Amino acid sequence: TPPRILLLHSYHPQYSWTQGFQKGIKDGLAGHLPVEALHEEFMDARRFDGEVDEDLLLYWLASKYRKHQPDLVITTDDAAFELLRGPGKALFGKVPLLFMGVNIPPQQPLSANIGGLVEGDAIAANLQLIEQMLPNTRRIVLLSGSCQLGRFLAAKAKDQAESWRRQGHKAEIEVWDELDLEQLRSRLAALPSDTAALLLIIHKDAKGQYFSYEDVVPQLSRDTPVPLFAMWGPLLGLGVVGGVMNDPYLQGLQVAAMALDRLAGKPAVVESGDFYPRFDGQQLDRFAIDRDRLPSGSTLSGQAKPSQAGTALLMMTLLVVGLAAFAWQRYRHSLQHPLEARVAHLKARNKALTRLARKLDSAAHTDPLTGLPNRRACDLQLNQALASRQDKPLYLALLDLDHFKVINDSLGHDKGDQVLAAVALAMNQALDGQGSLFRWGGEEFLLLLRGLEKDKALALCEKLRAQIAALALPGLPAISVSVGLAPLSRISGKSAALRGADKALYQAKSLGRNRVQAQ
Ligand SMILES: Nc1nc2c(ncn2[C@@H]2O[C@H](COP(=O)(O)OP(=O)(O)OP(=O)(O)O)[C@@H](O)[C@H]2O)c(=O)[nH]1
Repeated sequence: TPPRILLLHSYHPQYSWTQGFQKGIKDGLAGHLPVEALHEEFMDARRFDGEVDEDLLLYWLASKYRKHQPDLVITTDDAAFELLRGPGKALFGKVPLLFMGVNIPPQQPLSANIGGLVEGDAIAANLQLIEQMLPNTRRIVLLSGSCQLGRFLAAKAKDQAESWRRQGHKAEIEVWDELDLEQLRSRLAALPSDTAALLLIIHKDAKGQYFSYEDVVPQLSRDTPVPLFAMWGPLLGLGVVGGVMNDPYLQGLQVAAMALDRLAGKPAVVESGDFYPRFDGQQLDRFAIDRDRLPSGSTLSGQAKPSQAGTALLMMTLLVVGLAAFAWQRYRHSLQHPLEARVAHLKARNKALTRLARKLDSAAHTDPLTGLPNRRACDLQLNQALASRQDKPLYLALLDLDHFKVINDSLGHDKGDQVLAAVALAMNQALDGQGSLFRWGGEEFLLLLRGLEKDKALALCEKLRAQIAALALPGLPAISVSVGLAPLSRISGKSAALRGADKALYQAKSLGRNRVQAQ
């Protein structure tokens, strides 16, 4: 059965931020795991901040997952991670845990089964950006709400403001974190135009009203004469000018790649999410912000709307221009907005494909029944051994199970398969790394020995033979192997060595089997 992943979201499924995570994770896992391998649960912690009894929440999770433990748990945003790291620690025990969307950095040390992506924030980077883009700005207002993360970011912003002041920057910094929505709206609307605003997080105001960015940010932007900057990618297109922003979709892709690594047994790692400069062209035009001032590597979405006009002719022109602008916008959008998403997507895909290629390569060179390298791998290694400049002796041995057909015929093919797998394991163990064993085909194995003189090579073959003869497989008859050993000469090559080993094997069979013969 494929591994199962539980995705525990802090927020709710209608939230575009959460949707970005979901899509990134699902796209990143696509092709690696069936869609049903993913279980999703939503805590809705932002709307019901502090109102939901954690014990009941854990009880509900336990009732579903205690018996059906997932193979990996991913938490999105802070609340879910805190729940599973704290009061819900015992719920998933040693199941690997990956966090993402965590702004409040987890306290060290993390236990060995925890890894993830620290999202962090870009307050300092955005203050610098505003200063660079709008050098005449006298005041920067940082807007924060009163949810847990809002309070955390407001405290951080106040620290930043303090060091900003000490560094002697021209613009003053103010943090507005105790306003209700109506106050926020009217105070933003009354700001003088030499001001800029940076949205930290506002989901809950001082009156405890919950609201979504989709509803509120367009209104705030429309009513204020100052440019709004932000650092959360999904706010782009809602009326913010832009900013040094992150992207939940890209984070989802990154975490999906981490999840596949964890499921493949790689150790947990902690990475940081990226923030990129991204802007809305329409908002840049609205505030007449010079595009030359954008930092290098900025991406742009949205374009200016054509202006109004009264005459029918102008309306027609506008319509045409509007349609052209729309097409152009779609075209630019398709080129620019998703560009960084595409790049990261391709990077994640590339990583996944490399992993897949490695798996396919390994599958192409492995015999599925015994787990030994197969004939293809054997050919490669024989060629490599012959090509190596070292002057060490090379030997190859063919090992063929005796009367194997009898086992198949009397006990069935399945038992025959079990014997083959058990014999391969026993021989490989007896070999203890002193040679390379391959499944050559059917009930025949090939052993490549490098750097052993003939007497040592013979002794090793004898050891394998004795090991097989002594093998007591429950419910299966005694088994033996005949071995033909021959030198692998760099002059006469592979085919001559194989002919020699085959001849010696034939002799071993005709002398009564269960013996080693050398050429
Ligand atoms: N179960 C099983 N049988 C296999 C597999 N590959 C080959 N065989 C069987 O191995 C048997 C080989 O039989 P023979 O070549 O007659 O040799 P033998 O019975 O081992 O006799 P000697 O080599 O003369 O000792 C055949 O019955 C094949 O069907 C496999 O992957 N699984």
